Amino acid sequence: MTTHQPPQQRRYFALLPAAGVGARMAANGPKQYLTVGGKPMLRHAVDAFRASPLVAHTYVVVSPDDGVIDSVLPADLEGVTVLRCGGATRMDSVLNGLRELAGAVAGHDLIMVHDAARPGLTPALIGKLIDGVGDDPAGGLLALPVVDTMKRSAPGADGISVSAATVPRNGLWSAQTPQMFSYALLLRALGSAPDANAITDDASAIEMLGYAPRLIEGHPRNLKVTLPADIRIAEMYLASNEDEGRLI
Ligand SMILES: Nc1ccn([C@@H]2O[C@H](COP(=O)(O)OP(=O)(O)OP(=O)(O)O)[C@@H](O)[C@H]2O)c(=O)n1
Ligand SMILES: C[C@](O)(CO)[C@H](O)COP(=O)(O)O
Repeated sequence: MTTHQPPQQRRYFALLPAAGVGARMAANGPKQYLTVGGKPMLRHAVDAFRASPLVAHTYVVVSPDDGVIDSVLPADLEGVTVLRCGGATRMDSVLNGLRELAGAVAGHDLIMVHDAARPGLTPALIGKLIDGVGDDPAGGLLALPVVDTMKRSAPGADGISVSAATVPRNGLWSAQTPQMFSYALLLRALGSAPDANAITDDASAIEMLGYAPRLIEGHPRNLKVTLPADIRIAEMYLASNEDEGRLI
């Protein structure tokens, strides 16, 4: 007699690595706490996940000695938990956060890892990723097809960089976040990654296991705020509510 197991109910969780120092921003503190669009940068992505009916809970990974987070995410903020387990690299922070979730999430639950430095995320983009990945065991990520011509640099005379080659851009995508994978697969991939410094995004660790995550078209508003000039761009998008379905 066959026993029909009910389909495993997948839940969706957000995990935001927010333990960086923002060296390239060169601000007087970690960039995730800079005021962007009227509130601390980190709060925009947290609020996008909290506004999504698809997301069960949001976890934010900060440095153990973070002295700001309590003023940005009050302890009674519904649907959010702060994990003080940030590490030396982004990958370490994500892996430490995943290990803290053992027992709180099931192996088949989906984890959306999202940079706290991407304030332009919206519930619509979260839903687009979830719909686009479906039940593909390889997971997926938001990304944008590259539109500029890509150059491979080489050191030139007097220390300037020169173009050594043009990298064919067809098939090249610029990875965004969230990057979404089952808890079990992501924990295994990051836990077996050879070198935390070689892993700049979660999907690369998944690819090392032989999986091909789906590329779901994101939006320019979902840029990573890395350099000072990025703040104005982010604020322009945060001030508008254009339809993310169209890349305008
Ligand atoms: N040890 C680290 C490094 C980065 N991050 C987080 O990973 C995301 C993407 O990293 P990035 O944009 O590089 O942020 P920083 O590392 O702070 O920036 P920089 O490289 O300029 O120092 C950010 O939300 C950052 O807070 C993290 O949680 N732990
Ligand atoms: C994860 C990421 O945002 C995908 O593009 C990117 O790799 C993060 O790089 P960073 O140097 O940690 O900002």
